[in-house]
Amino acid sequence: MWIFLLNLEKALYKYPIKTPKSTQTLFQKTMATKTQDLASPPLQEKIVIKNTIPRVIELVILSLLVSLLVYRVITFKDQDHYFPWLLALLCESWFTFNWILIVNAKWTQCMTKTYPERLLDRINESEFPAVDIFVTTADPILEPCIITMNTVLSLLAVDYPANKLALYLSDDGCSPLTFYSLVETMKFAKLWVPFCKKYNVQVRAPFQYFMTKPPSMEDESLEFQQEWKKMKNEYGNLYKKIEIAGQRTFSCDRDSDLGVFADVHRSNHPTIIKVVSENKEGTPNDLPHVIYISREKKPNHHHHYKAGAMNVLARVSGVMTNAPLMLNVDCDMYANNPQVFLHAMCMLFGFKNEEDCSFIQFPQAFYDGLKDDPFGIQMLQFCYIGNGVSSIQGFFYSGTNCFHRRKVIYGSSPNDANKTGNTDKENLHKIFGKSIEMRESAAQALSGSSAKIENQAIPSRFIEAAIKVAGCSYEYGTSWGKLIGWMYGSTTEDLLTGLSIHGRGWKSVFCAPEPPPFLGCAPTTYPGALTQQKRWATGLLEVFFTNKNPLLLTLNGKLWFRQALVYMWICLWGIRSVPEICYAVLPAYCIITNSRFLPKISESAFLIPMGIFVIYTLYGIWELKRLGMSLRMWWNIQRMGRVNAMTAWLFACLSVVLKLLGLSQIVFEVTKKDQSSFDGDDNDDANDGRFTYDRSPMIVPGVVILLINLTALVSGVSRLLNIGSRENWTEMFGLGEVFCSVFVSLCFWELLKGLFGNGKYGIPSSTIWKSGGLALLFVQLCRRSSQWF
Ligand SMILES: O=c1ccn([C@@H]2O[C@H](COP(=O)(O)OP(=O)(O)O[C@H]3O[C@H](CO)[C@@H](O)[C@H](O)[C@H]3O)[C@@H](O)[C@H]2O)c(=O)[nH]1
Ligand SMILES: [Mn+2]
Repeated sequence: MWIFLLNLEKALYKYPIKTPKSTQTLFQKTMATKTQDLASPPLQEKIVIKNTIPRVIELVILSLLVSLLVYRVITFKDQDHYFPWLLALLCESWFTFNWILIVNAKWTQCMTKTYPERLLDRINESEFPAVDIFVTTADPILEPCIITMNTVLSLLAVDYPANKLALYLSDDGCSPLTFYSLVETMKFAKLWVPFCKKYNVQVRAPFQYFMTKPPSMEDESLEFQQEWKKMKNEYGNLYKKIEIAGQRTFSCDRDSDLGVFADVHRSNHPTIIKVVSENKEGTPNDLPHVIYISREKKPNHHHHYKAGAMNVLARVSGVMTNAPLMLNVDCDMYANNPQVFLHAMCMLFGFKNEEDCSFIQFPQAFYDGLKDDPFGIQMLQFCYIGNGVSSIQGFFYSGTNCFHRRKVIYGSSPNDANKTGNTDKENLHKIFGKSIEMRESAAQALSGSSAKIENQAIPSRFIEAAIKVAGCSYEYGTSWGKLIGWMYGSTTEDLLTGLSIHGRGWKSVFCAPEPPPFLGCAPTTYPGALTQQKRWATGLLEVFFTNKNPLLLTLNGKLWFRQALVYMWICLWGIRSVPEICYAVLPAYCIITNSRFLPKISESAFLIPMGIFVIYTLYGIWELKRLGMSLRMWWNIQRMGRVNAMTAWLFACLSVVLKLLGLSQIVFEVTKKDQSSFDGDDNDDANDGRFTYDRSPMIVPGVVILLINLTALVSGVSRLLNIGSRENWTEMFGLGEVFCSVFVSLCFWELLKGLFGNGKYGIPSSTIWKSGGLALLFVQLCRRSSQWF
């Protein structure tokens, strides 16, 4: 679920922390981490980034936060109104705790660089390990097939021997359209892949490649020009075929290839596995194996969403090809850098100790990310956290763009890396389930041998075994989802799975080469963004309540303490909604009730909160400037950070509470991916990034907070107009409180516009009425309560 757009390394070179004499002073090149013999240059190296200035600033902020807490405790008894003071103390304690977690996460900074050009000097192509590629899709409407097919095409065309690859497409939508599209796509792939390799095409997802004309058609050979036109034509045909097929209802004639899809319902159907393309001769220049899977579904079985799909993929690929590496990509994440596999190999071969590299995570970046991140979802500001955690135990697993070692997913720990695996048959059946093929392949994977692929297994021979392991009752009584495979129990299965790997003592690596290895879609509408934010915060908080709680894993497992703190920071996102909301209504409460939660400006203690605000703000701007981002972007990230925390994260928190109470279940809501048209002319819509609203209750708390603060400001101003010149107006109510209230209102400015917007740009009136009622209730309660506290 982690999203990183920018390659920090590039950005830092461009915007150095201090004007360094040479970049060499900025990056102290450390010895290549445990790389091979000293004679040959390393395949990967770890670059430590000097971090003194940020550390100093962060410590200053921390000491100010602590001083504020101390000041509050000391002056508690002198207050006229205890309630706001106490509430502020509680909220600020949480913020201080959160800040400590952040400082820990960012304390040391490093990144890893790979040198794929050195790879072939060192390792023969025939020694490259086989890779099973998993692509998941769940819904042909929310995830248009053409997007998935572009992902498939880009992956089939990567620079890697094709006889070492098998691509498995998991379709949780059980859609004949997806299957049909895949079959048609494979016909096109027979032309497209050789074309890409012949001309060393850089972007191998056709929809992106044909979006822009090749820069200098005149310079290219006639042959290329002709082939280019032909290819564009062929892709256009594929596009149309899929589009037309999507518009009509499929007649799944029982005798045809689509016969298996007759009468299936997406949540009630048997397993469908079809080998769409097979590289029978095992030639490196042919196409990889391509297999379509739709796992069995029954209404009363829990399917565990993406995690369940990934486990089926692991098993099916286990019995069919059993490659020692698995690459996992979401349906919208096309491979943007054809060398991505070679970068991964640099990591794999670049570490002497297997333990240092359990999985290789590449960044999630977007091709359609909206300018300046209006919804605050691209998380670019977390680059520094990413580089920080990379220098502890390693980056989080982000659910997509990640190479896993099969044996790590199968539950092995670094110390039994050299053992031949537990080959006790009974035991293996208990863990991996009752299939003999599965047991054998698991034993093989755990022992580190890749015999099957070297025998050039032909997947279609194993269809029966594969259908068995894809059944929905196969996992009963096994360790899938608990000890092995992708972990169940959270909608952010990625973080939970990565956590369980780190908890066994493995380290992981993050690699951000240029150009970005994968590009995908980010939600392009506000409701879409809210849904995603809610799902993430929900899943993260769920992790906290599983037996993989980071604190438990440091105590009982091998999770490093500092790594556990970083996991804590991310898991507790949802909880933060509560102190954030309290803190956002405090200024309004104080203005309405004529009380205070900040020191008076005449007191010197006023400098503490002011200092925190000013330093924190300037520091935030500086951090983003170093990444090459605009001021506008900083403001969007900053305010949407507040808005998302108080809306989507609050609902996340509530859903976890309801789940813990056993009152409701949590579902994985797939985010909608926008389909770009073939000619790519629907871009640059002037309304891109404008806020739209649906009936979702998630924005209610946002509107309530906005209305409360506006009411407070209005009542403050009217009171000011009513006082005579005799009284000192600054004594009427705190300026600090007014400032905070204005700030909160500015953060919610988009919602204010939404109150007056029309059509989809307006907040539905039912939401406004509800929020208005709640805000009124709050104001009344404030007035009453001021007499009690
Ligand atoms: O029942 C399901 C639900 C989802 N998916 C797939 O899961 C992927 C991610 O879904 P998406 O709606 O795109 O969610 P995002 O929020 O964009 O995904 C991020 O966050 C998820 C966890 O919340 C991770 O699983 C993803 O890898 C990560 O990219 C897609 O390929 C879906 O097809 C399934 O296969 N089966
Ligand atoms: Mn996605």
